[in-house]
Order: sequence, then structure tokens, then C-alpha cells
Amino acid sequence: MAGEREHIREIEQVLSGRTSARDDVVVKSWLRCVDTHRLDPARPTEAYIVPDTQLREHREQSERLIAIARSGLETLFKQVAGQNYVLLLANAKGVTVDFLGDPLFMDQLRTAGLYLGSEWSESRTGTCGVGSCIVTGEAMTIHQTDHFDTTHTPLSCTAAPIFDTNGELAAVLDISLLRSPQPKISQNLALHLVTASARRIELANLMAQMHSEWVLRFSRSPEFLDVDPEAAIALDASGRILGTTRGGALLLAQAGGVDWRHSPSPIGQSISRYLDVSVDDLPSLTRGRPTEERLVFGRSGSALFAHAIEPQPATGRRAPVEAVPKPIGDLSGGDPAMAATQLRAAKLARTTIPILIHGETGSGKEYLARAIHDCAQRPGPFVAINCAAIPEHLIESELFGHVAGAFTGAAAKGRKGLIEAANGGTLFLDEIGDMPYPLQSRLLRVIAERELVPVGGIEPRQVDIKIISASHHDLRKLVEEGRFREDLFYRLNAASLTLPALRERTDFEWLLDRLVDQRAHLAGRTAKLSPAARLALIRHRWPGNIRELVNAIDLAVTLCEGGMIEPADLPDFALPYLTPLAAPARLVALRAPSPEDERAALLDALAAAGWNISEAARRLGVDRTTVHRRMKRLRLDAPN
Ligand SMILES: Nc1ncnc2c1ncn2[C@@H]1O[C@H](COP(=O)(O)OP(=O)(O)OP(=O)(O)O)[C@@H](O)[C@H]1O
Repeated sequence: MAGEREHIREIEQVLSGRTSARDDVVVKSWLRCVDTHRLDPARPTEAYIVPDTQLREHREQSERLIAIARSGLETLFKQVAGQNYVLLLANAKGVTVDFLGDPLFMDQLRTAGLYLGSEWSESRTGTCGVGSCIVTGEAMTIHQTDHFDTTHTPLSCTAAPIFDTNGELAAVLDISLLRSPQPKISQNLALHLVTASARRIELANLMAQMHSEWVLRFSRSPEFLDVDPEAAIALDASGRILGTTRGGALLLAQAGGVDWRHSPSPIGQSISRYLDVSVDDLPSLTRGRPTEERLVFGRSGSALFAHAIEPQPATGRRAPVEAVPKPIGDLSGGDPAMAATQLRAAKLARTTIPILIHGETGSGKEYLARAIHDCAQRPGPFVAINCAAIPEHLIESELFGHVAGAFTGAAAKGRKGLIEAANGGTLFLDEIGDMPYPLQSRLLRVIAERELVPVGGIEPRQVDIKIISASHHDLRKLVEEGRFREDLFYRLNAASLTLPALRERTDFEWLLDRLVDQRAHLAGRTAKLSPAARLALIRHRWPGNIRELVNAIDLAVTLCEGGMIEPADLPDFALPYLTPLAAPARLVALRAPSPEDERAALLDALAAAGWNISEAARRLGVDRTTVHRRMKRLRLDAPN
């Protein structure tokens, strides 16, 4: 209490014009808090977390940046592992749209506002790392009693701005501690780390957005030029500046001998206004030449090392023309590997060509086979059989059926086999690699001749089935080992589909949310993942793939209370992921998709939805405005 009174008195003294030992940015912010934001230091307010619906909107609006910043956040989180730092990525309004923290302290972090959805604008929270960084556009540490509001004085928050390629403040990267050592200089390293991470995120953003233009990267030292440049700018073919990182804008101002605070934006200007470089020089600044020789000079005489990256050609991926029907379209949330498989599956669904599905166990092979069957609209049923699960001596009669008296114990009137049971529909042969060798030639006959002879019979029977088989074995290897017939392999493999493992899927979070909704609905409950539980699930490597994930969610849905799944509701495997020291292995797979991937996924979703935006949005698990925004950014227009 005494500390709070003292803090309020100090603010009042600063307001009355007394000189203060505080940093200038802090003093100025305190003045703004009272004069502009009309905040009262004597009336502390709790941390504010925006409602879920608003958070979703904020996240959708920042989705591109979140995706790009993710790997920067993870790298930084690893660098400070074990030191109890929390990382926040806030949008330009101060709302935390991404977050990495130690799940063990979640409750405390939430109360302190170091949490997904917390709003840290200066007008709401007073002087704080994120809010004051937004106002000034400068990196800073707001340490303990630098905070205006006494609610936040235990915290130490260090924040750096992230600018978009037009020089607008797009986000703030913040690294905070619930409790920190007393001296503010203890956070100097944090300030350095967060500034460097923000710079790398800006570089990644510029590279992703401007990949089809010339990009010039700069460094003052040749050693770091190719590995960790300080700044970058993008140029069009005439040498006009299209975008810069913050560092790039400052560097241009310096090179041009102008004060960046008062000079106009370099966007749209010619590069030669700042540097003694023209577009014709760019090819000589590419990697082919030794770094030390790639020296360029500013108009003011300064020297810099430069690395020019040629425009990257568009991938030339053909826009899919056919629409993917719903059962197949529903299988993914835009993962590029899945999108390619879905498109191929949709084409194959319309035929009776046998399909072979490859994929690790539990990756959804049967689920895909069913989706293909559902799209095919064949009159017969979907019959699934696991060749590894039926004893070898029974498999023949199970599959082909038998005539009366075919063998001891045979049904008196004979019995139809599963192949016949699937007549008019689809036969799914799981673990086809375990099909006994002698039966493989009989299966080949079914495929080639569309007829089968039951055990003990002589008369062939006509069948009309679509055969989909699956294997998690490498069938080619089984062929080499003489355990699988080569002719059958080629017959089956002609039309193959591959499912990515869950750990490789870039739409993991989409699938996660979808499965939580689905499984909770099935159990007659509602459930949502807490950020900590989500993080633990993201970090697991999922050896059992979607099956393992489904089981984990089923357990969590059953155990959770109040509709919120917490880490304690997850299977034991999640526990090791609840310390910040654990390497976030899976997160690597979640790194930002390239613009080509993103374009391809969006195109696939739009095509699958027949260019109906609402339907495409539903497929991608985002809202309509997000689809419109992505189309605009990726320059995608509806046909006609
Ligand atoms: N795209 C998906 N959406 C929702 N659930 C899915 C999806 N794919 C698979 N699943 C679920 O994951 C589980 C495993 O799927 P499936 O049985 O199809 O895998 P599999 O690859 O055939 O496994 P195995 O190799 O062991 O035969 C099932 O519970 C299935 O319902």
C-alpha cells in the first residue's frame, strides 16, 4: 500500500513539472496518460482481456503477420527458455494476438494480462511496454514502477515495434516478466533480443510479400550480409522503392543524408536518390559475387554491403478447375499437401480406377477412402476390411465367399464374400501389404476382369466395385522382397494418393478446433481449448497421427470442467510439453506457409467451393472478410 501511495505521489510530482530520474519516454507517457488519456493513477484497473469473438477478429486481421512472426517468436522463446519470460505479439491496437508462455503459470499470467487477448493500449492500461511502444514507435523497457497503473508495477515489459513494408506500425513484440530483478538494466539483453527478433520478422515479412520483386538486403559487415542482414528494401524493375523494413527506411535516409524523422517516405522514390545504385547494377550484387565486393555507396558517402535477390518466378501452379466435392473438401483446412491430395482424390472419385492410399498409421487413410466413396455417389455400400486383422486361412473365403460345401464348416447355402457385398459400391482394403501372396493374383483378376470365383466354385460372378487400398508399408520394398506381386503393385499404384503425417500439416490448428467441436458435439458437450492446452497439443509430435489426436480430445472432452480443456485434462504425454525448456518441435512445422503455398491453398478452397466465398471461408475455417482480404493480397480474382 505504501509503495502504491509513493508511486502515485511520484506521478503527481512529475505532472507538477518536477524533474525525474525516470527515462524520458516514461515521463512523456505519464503526461499523456493524464492529459490525453484522462487516466487517474489513484484508480488502478485490472488487466483487460477482450471477449473471444473480438479476439478471433483481431487474430484473423493479423493472421498473415502472426504466421510470419511465429517462427521469430519461437526462436526468441527458445533463447530465453527457463527464465520465465512471456512473449506477446500485439497488433497495432495493443491486443495480444499471439502468445508464448510457460503453461505452468497460466493463471498468474492471465490475471496479470500477459495472455492471449489482453489489451495493452496506453489509453486503457497507461504506460506499458506494448502501449507506449505503439505510441512512440520505439523499442523500450517499461520496468516495474515505470508503469503508470499500480496494477502493473510488479511487471517488467520490453517491447519492440514491427513495421509493415510501407512503414506503418503493424505490431509489437513484447517480452515480459511477472517478476524481475530490481535494476532496469537487467532487461538490456531482453531489449536487444526483442529488437533483433522484430527486425528479423520485418525482413521475413518483406521477403514473403515482395518475393516477385528485386530485394536488396544490407549489412554494415560483409560477414553478416548473407546470414543476418540488418535491413532490406524491395524494388520494382525500374528501380522504384516498393517497400522497406524499418531499418531499410532509416538506412536509406542516412545514405541519402536526410533526417528520417522529417524526410518523406522512401516508398515510390527511385533508389538512385539514396544510393549510387541503379537497377542495372543489381545482378552484380547477387550471391554469385564475393560478399566483400558487394559494396554500395550512399549519396552522403556512407558505404554498405548489399545483397540483391532476384525476383522469384511465380510457381505457375495451375488453378484447379474442378470443384472438390464437400466430403473431400472437408478433410483439411488449407494444408498445401492435403489440398493437392484432395484435388487428385476428387478426380479419381469419379472413376472406377483402383486407388492406393499411402500414409502413416492413423493419418486418415480410411477416412479419405470413405470421403471418396461419399463423393462417388455409387449405389452400393462402403465395405472396409483390414487384411492384417483376418487370420490368413479365413481371408480367402471372407473376401471371395464360398459355395455350398466348399470346405468343412462352410455355410450350407454358401456365403457371399466381402467383395460381392461391396458390389456397386467401394471395397476398402486396409493393410493391403498383408494380403497373402496367393490371394493377390485373385484380387488382380477381380480388378482386371471385374469378376470373381467364390471358394469351391467354378462359375465366375460379375462384380462392379471400386477398390481403394491402403498401406503404411512401402509396397515397393515388399515387391523387391518378393512378398507382394509386382503386377498387382503397378495396377494399384497407378493412381496413388499420399496423406501427410499430422506433424507435417500446416493446418494443424484448424484440424484441432474442428475435432474439438466434432468430438464435443458427439459427446453432447461443449468444449474449448485453453491456450495452455492448445500449446501442449501443438508441441506433441503425434506418432499416432489423427487417431492419437482424436483419442486425446475424447479424453479431454470427458474430463474437462466448465467447457474449458486445460492441460490437466490431456493424456500424460502432454506433460513434458508444459515446460518452456522442451523444444517446441512441432511448432517448426507450423512456420509460415510461403505465398505460393497460401495462394495454392486459397485457390483450391475457392475452386472446391465453386468460387462461393462463404463456402470457401467455411472450408478454410476463417470468415468471409478474411477470404476477401487474402484474395486481394494474393491478387486472386474470381473467374469472369
Ligand atoms: N480429416 C479428418 N478429419 C477428422 N477426423 C479424421 C480425419 N482423418 C482421420 N480422422 C480420424 O482419425 C482416426 C484415424 O483415421 P483412419 O482410421 O482413417 O486412419 P488410417 O490411416 O486408416 O489408420 P490405419 O493406418 O491405422 O488403418 C479416425 O478416428 C478418423 O475418424
